Order: sequence, then C-alpha cells, then structure tokens
Amino acid sequence: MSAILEVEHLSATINGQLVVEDVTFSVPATGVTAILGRNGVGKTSTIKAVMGLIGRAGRVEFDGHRIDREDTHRIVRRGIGYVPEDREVFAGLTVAENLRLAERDAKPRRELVEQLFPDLVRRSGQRAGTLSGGQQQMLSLSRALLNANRLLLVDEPTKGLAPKIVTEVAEALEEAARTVPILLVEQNLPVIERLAQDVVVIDAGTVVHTGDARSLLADDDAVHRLLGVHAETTPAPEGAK
Ligand SMILES: Nc1ncnc2c1ncn2[C@@H]1O[C@H](COP(=O)(O)OP(=O)(O)OP(=O)(O)O)[C@@H](O)[C@H]1O
Repeated sequence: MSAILEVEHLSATINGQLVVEDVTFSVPATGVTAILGRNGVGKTSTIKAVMGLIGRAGRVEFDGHRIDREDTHRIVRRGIGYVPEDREVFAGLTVAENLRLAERDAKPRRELVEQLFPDLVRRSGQRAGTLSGGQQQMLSLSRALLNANRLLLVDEPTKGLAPKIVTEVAEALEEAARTVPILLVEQNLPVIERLAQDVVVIDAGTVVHTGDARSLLADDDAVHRLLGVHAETTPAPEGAK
C-alpha cells in the first residue's frame, strides 16, 4: 500500500539533548498506525519532530513532499492535523469559540464533528476549561477533524480517561479513521487492538519493531519484551471487539 508519510533516520533534540536517535517508519494512506513503546522512549518527541515543533534532522516526506525543513504552520497547511497529548484547548473560551478558531478551510466539516460528538454540540456555550478530560479530548479531536486534513497525528488520546470515556474516544477515532489516516501514540493495548492495523515500536529513541498490530498483540512474549506489559493483563475498554 502507498505511504502518506515516510520517516527516515529521524533524530530530534530538546534543549540540546538527543531525545529521538534514529527513527525510520512509514504510515500507509489508510487506517491507523500505532506508535508504541515504554514510557519516555521518544514517542511524543517523534510526533513533535514530524510536526517541526522540536529540532530535528533526517528525512520526512508527506505525500511526496519533503517537510523536514518546513515550519510547523506550513506542515499544518499541507494537511497534517495534530492532536497533542495535553489537548491544549483554550480554557477561557467556549466550545464553539474553540472550534471556530480552528476552522481553516472555507468549508469546515461541522456536520462530521456534530455527528461524531453530539455532546459537544450540547455544550457549545460551555467554557472549555470546565469540560471533563474526555470532553476536552473530543474537542481537541474535533478541531483536527474540522479541516480536510490528510493525516492526523494523535498523541495518547485515552491517557487518564475513565474506561467508559476511553471507549467513546476509541469509537470516535474508529469513525474518523474511515475518512483520514491516523498516526496514533497509544499505550492502551485493547484500544490499539481495536483501531490499529500497523504498529511501530520505539525503544530508546529507535524503532525496534514494525509489523501488523494483530500479530504483535497475539504474541505475549513479544509484547512483554517490547513493551514491558502482558497483552492479556490490560483491561478491555467497554464495547471493545
Ligand atoms: N522538555 C524536555 N526537556 C528535557 N527532556 C525532555 C523534554 N521533553 C521530553 N524529554 C525527554 O525526552 C525523552 C522522550 O520523551 P517523550 O515524551 O518523547 O517520550 P514518550 O515515549 O512519549 O513518553 P511517554 O509515554 O511517557 O509519554 C524522555 O527521556 C524525556 O524525559
């Protein structure tokens, strides 16, 4: 399958410290590709480096164009949506104001967002800072989905959420993935099993495994060796297949 994103020998630094050493992987033009790895191995930094948010070197090609020397705003305009780990909603603004600020396209896809997140429609006048973590996550996802992005980079969307909300976020991502490929950093194995076709495992700043998600998750020894957890011990979110 053709790749929408090709990352080759990517390295990245924060405050002069090397946080991504040498990462190579590609993201197919459809479906969900998950970046996995233990805490602190460089997953978030890899995504930030692709977005040009931290110093980076190496080759990053998006839809045939080199983007590794481009500014973040140019990368965003090429059609990569970024949903950061800390959600970064404007706390003092309402849900509606947060969404309006995110609109970049002449015809933002408001209907898609309203269909995926009816709760946000009901809360359009509520200040984003008073939303629950799950609702803030949905607002953050909505902002990326409003524009006709051609790739979404989504960083740990289920982190710290209650099981029921994890399921809702997973459902929304599953629905979104029908319209746009997603590169997803995720630690929740049942969520990965539900959403991802492909996995990229990072350890100590380099890629140590790539392949299809099901094969990896079916191999408890490999999951334990690569991720330090056991596949069968992670509680499944409600409604997971
Ligand atoms: N602002 C910073 N200053 C210094 N070091 C940093 C900074 N941000 C990240 N790092 C370091 O870079 C390394 C990679 O961090 P990163 O957040 O990319 O890992 P991660 O795999 O996403 O971790 P987690 O799963 O815990 O979110 C870590 O050792 C971390 O301590």
